[in-house]
Amino acid sequence: MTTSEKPDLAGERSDYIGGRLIEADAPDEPWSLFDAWLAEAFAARDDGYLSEPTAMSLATAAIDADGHARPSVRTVLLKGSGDGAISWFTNYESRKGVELAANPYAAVSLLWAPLHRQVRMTGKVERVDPEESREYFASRPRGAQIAARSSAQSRVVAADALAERVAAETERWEGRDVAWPEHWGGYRMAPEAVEFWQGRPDRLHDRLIYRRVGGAWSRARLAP
Ligand SMILES: Cc1cc2nc3c(=O)[nH]c(=O)nc-3n(C[C@H](O)[C@H](O)[C@H](O)COP(=O)(O)O)c2cc1C
Ligand SMILES: Cc1ncc(COP(=O)(O)O)c(CN)c1O
Repeated sequence: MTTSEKPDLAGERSDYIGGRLIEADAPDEPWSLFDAWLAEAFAARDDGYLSEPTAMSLATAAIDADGHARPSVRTVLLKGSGDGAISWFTNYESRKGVELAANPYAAVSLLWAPLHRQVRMTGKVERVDPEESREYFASRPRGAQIAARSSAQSRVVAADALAERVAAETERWEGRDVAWPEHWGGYRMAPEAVEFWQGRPDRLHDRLIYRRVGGAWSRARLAP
């Protein structure tokens, strides 16, 4: 179709023909399966048919004055996984930062569309150690460091004002390391539930959910 035609939204669908995800092959805990799926997503990226393997949707929910939880969702990059938790980095004063300060429970979803796979996690979020944030910040490209210092993420901004901030910060740090700003750092979530979804023909997908109770994981199959 050409870009001037309206896409047929209702008629758009793909058939999923991935492998099975069955209990006999699945581990007792979610992390080895998550690592295996991540490795396959990176391999697909290397082979050129999947992009942004670490992109994940992050949902937070603020309770408004009327008592209703109002979810908000955005994409962030998964930056760490290990010791029973995942992590990402952002501006603590952003909308998501403000919402997490008020309500630390969040949900994430990773979609690896070419592999017909999705992983969802829910749980409590906390800030990582400032030292870890400082270290990760130091590893980022200089342009991204300057941007993090210059941008009051999620606030209304004039394009000119942002460009001026970037120019000022660029000049300020010329010839030396860009200092880590304390309002920018990591969050970690030790999920209490992790769901793996493998697309199957006729929408009869495989879904396995792991739930953590204390230190132990239970596993169950969910209807597609
Ligand atoms: C692929 C992709 C990756 C992104 N990664 C991040 C990230 O790691 N950290 C971040 O703060 N924003 C990231 N963003 C921008 C966020 O989606 C969002 O615009 C920003 O964090 C402000 O969100 P908030 O106003 O809800 O706090 C990314 C956007 C995209 C499309
Ligand atoms: C605003 C923002 N912050 C952080 C990130 C994460 O990027 P990096 O890999 O440079 O830490 C992104 C990635 N798109 C972003 O858009």
